[in-house]
Amino acid sequence: MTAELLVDARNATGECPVWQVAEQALYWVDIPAKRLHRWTAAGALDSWSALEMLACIAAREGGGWLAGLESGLFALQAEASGQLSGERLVALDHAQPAMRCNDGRCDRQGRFLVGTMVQDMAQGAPAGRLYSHAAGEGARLLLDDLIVPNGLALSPDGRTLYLSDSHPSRQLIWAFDYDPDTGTPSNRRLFVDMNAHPGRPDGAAVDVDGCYWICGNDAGLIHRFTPDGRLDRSLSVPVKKPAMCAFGGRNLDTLFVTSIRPGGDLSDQPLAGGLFALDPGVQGLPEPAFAG
Ligand SMILES: O=C1O[C@H](CS(=O)(=O)O)[C@@H](O)[C@H](O)[C@H]1O
Repeated sequence: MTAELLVDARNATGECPVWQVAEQALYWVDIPAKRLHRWTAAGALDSWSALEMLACIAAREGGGWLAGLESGLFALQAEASGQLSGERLVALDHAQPAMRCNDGRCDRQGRFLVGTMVQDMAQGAPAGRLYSHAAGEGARLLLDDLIVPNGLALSPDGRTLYLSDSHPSRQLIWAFDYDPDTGTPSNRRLFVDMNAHPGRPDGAAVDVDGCYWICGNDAGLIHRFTPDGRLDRSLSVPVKKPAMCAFGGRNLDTLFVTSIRPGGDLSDQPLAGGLFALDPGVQGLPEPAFAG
């Protein structure tokens, strides 16, 4: 199964692909470049600039985007000028200076779940947190003691929440029972110890069978784990650092993969930072919008 290069985007840190059914378009971000990108199935490419590092996005039911940046959660609009305009809805009270949002997505009720991390990942500071934000409310702290929160995804029934920590000292994926009424995770348990598999756990998506697809960063692989944590299969991309995957396309049966372009010699991975498409052989689920 060959990965198709869709955009030679050369993203420093391409993350958070989100398929928009009405537009038949994929949006994603480049975190340090502070940019939102769009690729349409018709082949058009656009991008917009933000004022802070832009880590994660969710479409809002009312239009525009809910986005996790450095200082908090913002309502953003993509302007014809190429800028993202908007306002901060929630200021995040970070555990220490120089932090930002990382992975984020909505639960099946439309609450936004978002992790935070120190900007300099090499510090390895466990200052990261997981928050939940519902429309009209602030940020509710769900978890702390995270280094690089990632891999957020929900089971098809919305009652199991997945979360990973990508830091080399962790490389773990947890599952939680998740109460859709209250948005509260409980019964934390180890889902997969990625130290036993190639690659560090990065961004993830769940398919119609409830299997969990996660990027194996540094290994050029996207792994599919069954709900009981068994490795079912692995697909490869021609870059070492796939960062996050999302289902999209006309039948939600394409797996889009963003990637990271590290510094240094790239002669063995010239397409690093590109956007890729794979045929996973299974459909995904529609991405919930933010209820607000
Ligand atoms: O900044 C980030 O970095 C890591 C990937 S890497 O260590 O730079 O390869 C990633 O897990 C994280 O989601 C991202 O925001």
